[in-house]
Amino acid sequence: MTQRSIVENVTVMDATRIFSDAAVKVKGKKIVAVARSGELETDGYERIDGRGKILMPGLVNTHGHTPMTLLRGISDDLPLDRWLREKIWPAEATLDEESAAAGTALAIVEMLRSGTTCFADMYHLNREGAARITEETGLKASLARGMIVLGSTKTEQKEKLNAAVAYANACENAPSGRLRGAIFPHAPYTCPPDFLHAAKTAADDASLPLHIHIAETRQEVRKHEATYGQTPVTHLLEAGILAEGSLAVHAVHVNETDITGMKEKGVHVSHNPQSNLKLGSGIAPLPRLLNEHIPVSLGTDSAASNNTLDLFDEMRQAAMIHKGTEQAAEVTSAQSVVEMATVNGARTLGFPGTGLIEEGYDADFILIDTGKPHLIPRVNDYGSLVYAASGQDVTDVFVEGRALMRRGELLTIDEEKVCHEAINAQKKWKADR
Ligand SMILES: CSC[C@H]1O[C@@H](n2cnc3c(O)ncnc32)[C@H](O)[C@@H]1O
Ligand SMILES: [Zn+2]
Repeated sequence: MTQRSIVENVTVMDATRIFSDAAVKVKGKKIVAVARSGELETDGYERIDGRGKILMPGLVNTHGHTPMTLLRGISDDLPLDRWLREKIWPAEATLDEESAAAGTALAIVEMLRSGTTCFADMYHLNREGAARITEETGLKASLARGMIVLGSTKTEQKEKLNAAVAYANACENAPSGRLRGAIFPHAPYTCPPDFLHAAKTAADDASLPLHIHIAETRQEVRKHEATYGQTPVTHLLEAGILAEGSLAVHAVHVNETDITGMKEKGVHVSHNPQSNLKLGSGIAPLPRLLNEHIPVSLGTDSAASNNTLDLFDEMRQAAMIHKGTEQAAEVTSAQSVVEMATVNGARTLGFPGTGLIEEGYDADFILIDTGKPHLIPRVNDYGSLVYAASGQDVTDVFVEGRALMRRGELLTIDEEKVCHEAINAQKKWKADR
């Protein structure tokens, strides 16, 4: 049966406007009207009272690794290189499909609870499982089978790339239409140029976007320059590997040439401030990227380097840290950060029909309870949302008109079971290591 609902007496907020005492009418998967409350015909529609709530687009997380939620806390105070080589890679070598699946389920519960309706997920384990659970829980996602080819033979490299393309194609063709696929070579320091070329060619042949971790630390950039005579970003831009629609994840240590090149070539950036801070990697030049109108969105990265998947945390970091580094409070507005966390992310991940609360857009939205002490008084809702709210203030989540969370209760996944299984999977994994 076609879903029909109308949220009334609500404050609608998206990257373009705040509209108080509004009503949003949903028919099937779409928003069919946004108007002043009381102006819309309600016959035959389930009426949802949005009094005291903000209705905004679901948040979009453009970078993460869901299975790593099981590795939360295993390495908290190391820089990226040591974090990966001494702790994470040895730990990942002992993760199996079952524990990865438990991590993915836990990540989905955490993201859903905190208002994320669309996310990117790249990993080498639990790929079919990640696609299945995303379909079942009703979320949207861009999924990728990540590739690290350090030490792999040419034959193994080909196999990894073929598997990544097959997986991304399967996601693109998933029955719900809510999945996208991406080709994700891990980084320039784990994938040599000839492999990156092959990955980009394969991505183009299959009309898939290429995502890559890049320019995350100063050490990465220095080593790349010493080996190839160029920064990783300029090198990959000139080689045609980073191109229109590619996603540069991190882009912390980028110079003016890198930034101009990314702008000219139409490269998108996933800004992951919390992970970059925690790993001591640095701070991406967000104000410069925004000045150049590079499409920037927000990512949490994994729970092993963040340590939460709550995009409200990420919004606050993105809004705050650049004011400090630039000593200029106006460089990041709360409204521009909402734009990054919603419509920019949706477009970057290949979902142009979501991210705004407008007629014709997918009915992907969340409700936020503004009756909490830290959100009173209501003066500037963009500011309240970015500087004061957290994922715990999200009460309801809808994707394509379907309720995935109502009044704080998850409807499409058994939260208690997922948490219990994650605890057990982590214990078993630890005992077996
Ligand atoms: C090939 S699977 C994904 C691979 O990426 C690693 N990873 C997670 N977060 C980061 C990051 O911020 N920079 C670089 N690599 C990262 C993860 O541990 C897996 O090995
Ligand atoms: Zn990452």
